[in-house]
Amino acid sequence: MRDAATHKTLAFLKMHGAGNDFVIIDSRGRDAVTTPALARALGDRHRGVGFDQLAEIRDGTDADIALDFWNSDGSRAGACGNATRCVAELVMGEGGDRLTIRTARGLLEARREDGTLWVNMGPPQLNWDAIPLAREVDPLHLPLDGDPVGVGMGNPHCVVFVADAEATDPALRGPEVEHDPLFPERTNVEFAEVRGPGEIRMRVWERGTGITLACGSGACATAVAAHLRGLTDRRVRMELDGGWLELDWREDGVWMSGPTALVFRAELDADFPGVS
Ligand SMILES: N[C@@H](CCC[C@H](N)C(=O)O)C(=O)O
Repeated sequence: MRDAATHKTLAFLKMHGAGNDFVIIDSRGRDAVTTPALARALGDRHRGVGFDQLAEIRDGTDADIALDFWNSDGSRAGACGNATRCVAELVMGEGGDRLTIRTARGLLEARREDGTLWVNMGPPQLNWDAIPLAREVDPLHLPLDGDPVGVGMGNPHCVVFVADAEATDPALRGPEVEHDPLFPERTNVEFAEVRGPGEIRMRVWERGTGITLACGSGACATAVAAHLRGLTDRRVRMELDGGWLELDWREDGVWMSGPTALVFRAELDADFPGVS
């Protein structure tokens, strides 16, 4: 028989935002628990729970909360737009119409406007060394096949414009671009078809995870790249494999809104690798 006092389980939630799915661990009021080994074990869709990213909520010293992001290969992500929207929905459900969030990318803000939750993902990083790129080249015209655009959103993105996103398989070119030496920290890769000045269809290959149904920071980067190329307005609707996001590049950063869902709450057993 197990001793309930020493058999410590780990509570978590499963959420998704437009099909981009997350395990969320709430570590407010205690030390962080996530390690690369726990992220890899939990991220295994057969032996663990499975997720595109793991988000751990921590106490914010200069913000309402702090957030850390992990990919399913155990690597860290500096930004995760859809997980930020999910966590904001969750925490703002405890009360309040505004939330400040400290992330590796900087101080972010979530706000409810006319009932819709928007998150400011911050200003895009447009200098080659901030993205980061390995050498000084024009981020608006990267020296790669397809003349893509490099944009940083706290994590690196390479936006490739294509004629037909439906006919583009991100797994064919994504891994090669993710590991191109031009990106010293690897990169996320977006394949974007501009349908008009206010609408984009985008598919994504995520660094450290692979194909996902949506990528919020990738959607921000794509909206910025399309506007800088003169293809779209500052505000666009974007269709991803898992749903629609709305992006609005304002003075103070790229704001994003879209669907979120709480799937379940559960506990990991103490015997799960990395729990105790
Ligand atoms: N799905 C996320 C982005 C995840 C981070 C990415 N894989 C990275 O390593 O930068 C989003 O919604 O932004």
